Amino acid sequence: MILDELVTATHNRLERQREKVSLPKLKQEVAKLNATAKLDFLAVLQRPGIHVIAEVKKASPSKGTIVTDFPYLQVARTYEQAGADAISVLTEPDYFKGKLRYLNEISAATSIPTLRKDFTIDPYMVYEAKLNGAAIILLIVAILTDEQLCNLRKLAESLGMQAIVEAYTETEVTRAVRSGAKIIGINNRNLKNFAVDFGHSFKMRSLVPAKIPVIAESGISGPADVKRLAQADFKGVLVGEALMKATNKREMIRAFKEF
Ligand SMILES: O=C(O)c1ccccc1NCC(=O)[C@H](O)[C@H](O)COP(=O)(O)O
Repeated sequence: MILDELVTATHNRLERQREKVSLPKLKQEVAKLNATAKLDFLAVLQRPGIHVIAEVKKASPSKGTIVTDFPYLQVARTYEQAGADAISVLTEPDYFKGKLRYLNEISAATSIPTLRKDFTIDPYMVYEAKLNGAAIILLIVAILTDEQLCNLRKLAESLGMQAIVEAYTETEVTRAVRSGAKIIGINNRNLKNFAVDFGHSFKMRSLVPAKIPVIAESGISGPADVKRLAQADFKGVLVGEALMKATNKREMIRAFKEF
């Protein structure tokens, strides 16, 4: 099953990385960071309207290579100029052809919050996210225990970042709420079989109390989808493939933001 494979690959990569840079050493590097102004994505989500997290993604397990030409910095700058509220950067290398370096460079080249989009399973990865400029991390309920969910989110917050806690099933949404998540993402993609159902997030929305902002993720293909989500009280959308393939990314983001 792909999710298990992704998590195993992440564990293996993490072990190799720890041998190169120990956790204490990584923490020291993070402690040396200049205290720059915090990019507060939660505050952004509390403004009126629907907010766009535009994703920089070269490939995915379900789609294979999405784009062959991948000028990631130019894409990120275009997203920011077009009015995106945050940029999601895939850093998983084996299945998404992502790199931490992309996150690092994009965070330095733009001034909106960046999300480390990865399969975060360990505090080490939260420190890496911080060191490479992320303002947000993703925590996937399906691959974490309740204790990990809570501890990793609190660690991110203690480092001045925020966590989007991603859920798919009813049980996962309930666990996300119970864990104290301040931002919840409802995925339209079933990570067990890749099936995407745009209607899925609407069915799950009411499980989240109104005070917690909810982001709809995956399978969002155009402004009409975003309008429906805004009307259903979603505060944000995470859009990857549609934007990566769009010939006019600027126009697509502008159209998303009209609602
Ligand atoms: O996209 C996949 O194939 C995939 C497989 C297994 C785990 C995660 C996967 N995708 C990550 C995402 O959820 C998307 O990058 C993100 O939500 C944007 O989705 P889309 O707009 O459909 O590209």
